[in-house]
Amino acid sequence: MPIGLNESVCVRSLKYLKPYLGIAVLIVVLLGVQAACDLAIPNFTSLIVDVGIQQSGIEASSPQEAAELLAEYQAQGVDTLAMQQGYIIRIGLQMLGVTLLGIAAAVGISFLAGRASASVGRDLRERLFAKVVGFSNAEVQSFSVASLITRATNDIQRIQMVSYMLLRVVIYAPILAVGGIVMVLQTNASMTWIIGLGVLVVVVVIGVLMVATMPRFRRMQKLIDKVNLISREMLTGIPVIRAFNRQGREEERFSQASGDLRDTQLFVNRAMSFMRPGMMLVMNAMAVLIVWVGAGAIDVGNMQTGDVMAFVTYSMAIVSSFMMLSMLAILLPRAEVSAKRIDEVLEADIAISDPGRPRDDERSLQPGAEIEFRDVTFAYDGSDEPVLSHVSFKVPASGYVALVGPTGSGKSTVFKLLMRDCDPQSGSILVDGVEAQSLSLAALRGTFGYVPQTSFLFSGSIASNISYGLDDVDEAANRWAASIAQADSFVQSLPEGYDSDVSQGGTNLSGGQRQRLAIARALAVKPRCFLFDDSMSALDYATELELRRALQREMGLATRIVVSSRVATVSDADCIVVFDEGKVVGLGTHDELLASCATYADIARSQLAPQDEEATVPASSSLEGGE
Ligand SMILES: Nc1ncnc2c1ncn2[C@@H]1O[C@H](COP(=O)(O)OP(=O)(O)OP(=O)(O)O)[C@@H](O)[C@H]1O
Repeated sequence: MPIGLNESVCVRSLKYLKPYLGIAVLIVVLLGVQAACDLAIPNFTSLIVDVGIQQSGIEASSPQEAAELLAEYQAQGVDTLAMQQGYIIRIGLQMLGVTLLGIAAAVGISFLAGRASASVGRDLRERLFAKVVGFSNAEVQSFSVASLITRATNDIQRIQMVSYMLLRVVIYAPILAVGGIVMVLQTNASMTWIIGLGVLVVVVVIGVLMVATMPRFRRMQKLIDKVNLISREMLTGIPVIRAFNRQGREEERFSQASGDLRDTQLFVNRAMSFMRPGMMLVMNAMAVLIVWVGAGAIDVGNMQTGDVMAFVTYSMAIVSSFMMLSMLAILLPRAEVSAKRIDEVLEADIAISDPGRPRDDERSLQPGAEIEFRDVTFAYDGSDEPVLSHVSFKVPASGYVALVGPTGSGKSTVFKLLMRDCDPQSGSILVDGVEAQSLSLAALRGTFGYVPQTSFLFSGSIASNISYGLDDVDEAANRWAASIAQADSFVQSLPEGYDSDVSQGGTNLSGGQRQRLAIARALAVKPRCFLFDDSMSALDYATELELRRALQREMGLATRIVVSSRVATVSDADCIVVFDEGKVVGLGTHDELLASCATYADIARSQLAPQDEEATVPASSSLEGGE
């Protein structure tokens, strides 16, 4: 269902409502019933007053004729009081029946409209979420996480409300207005100018309010984004804020944003608070005017009391229908802002997507994946400077390659390119002999067991986190993965073992525990290639050594690409690729690089105490702590 960004919110909302056409048709039918009932009520009132009370329940073409008939009935000894009561009760019961029918229709409309609009909200949230999950980092950053959250909540809520209003008001108000006008013309055409005047005043009042508040509405959404952004940052950064004693400054920053939002909301709400009393004033003034003019007409015998009463009610119905439409006119531009914000996300181009015809079958599927970077150059969006320049290296199937280099030299970016979080500007990346961009995203990403630099866990249990990449929680697989990742013993020591709770982000676990679980999660999917991004930094040397041995023993055939800042961790790699400022400046084994690559030798020297240096730098085995 493609929706153009320049379409009006009404058209968009109707498109969103398309899957609920059946419900919408039913609502239209019920609205017709409700309007007919609402329009019939004043007629009953008029009959009760004019015929039931004034003409003693005698249906005649004029009060004079009724008076004559009454005199005749009385002369014949007919019980006219019982006749009058009978008439009033009959009309009263009809009125009650019509009222109950109207109420039933109104309840049905509320129920159905609520259901359809809530479904529209759910559909939009699902589409938005599905879209955002496919976003690369650059796309998320272009919107900002806070704004994406506001769009998925506040903005969708507003569209939901407009869909509800569209279903209820847009159809009901015109039916009520047209029906009201027809009925009024039947009653007395000479007072219709009062209705015209009332409608004019309503439209002017609402127009003025709209002009005054509309620019603020647009600003309000942006301010909500800002408040969300600051709240998110503050809540995630609480430990740092406290550590640097910056509570005061952060509170000030927050209250500034929050104050701006309050001022805007206050202005809008104050302006809007005039709406209801203003409308009541117009309606009541109209009623007084009708009664005043109507009294004159009754006096000269042009109208009956019940007619005036019906006229008042029909006039109210007509004016309220215009009021409803005008209120919608105020709401629509607000919703327009929200609809545009939602569509910006839904219509955003996704840079990384599946190829038209994936070449998954052409891969040479060995137990370990073969990876190759061929002359790859890459710069992040909005930056002219490439982060990686002409990078070439090859990791044979089941090979073990380490990426080493100073901080910011582009090592993690290699992983982002491999998993197609972004694509290079030039050069090619081959996985099992096939261009990564020619593989389906599922096949490509399914090749890897990725352990990020910062271990992120999901809320749930330890078991659900370890088996995150699997369709089902498998206890045996969990224990197997956890024991290789050196996590089994600490998990077993917890009172609830593998069922222990993990809070959002894994904040109730230590950094080292989180890291081990993240490694276990990657192991559980039994990947053909591991990508470790400095992911053993929180482990002590002995544990790390145990982990590497277990990994070799259990998953020896899987390819390993390891980013590490510790030379000791990678000195046994088949090949070490040394990065510096995005370029490959060295390629070889630990010993070869110590002799040939100044950058690598510098890093190695900086990590070893002087007394160790002589003894250990030349010999890779001693760097591993005796492996
Ligand atoms: N999403 C991003 N947008 C823009 N620039 C980025 C982004 N991510 C990383 N960079 C930049 O790319 C460069 C390389 O970053 P990368 O994370 O690949 O380095 P690294 O070698 O892994 O560093 P470290 O060892 O500190 O993790 C850095 O200068 C960084 O500022």
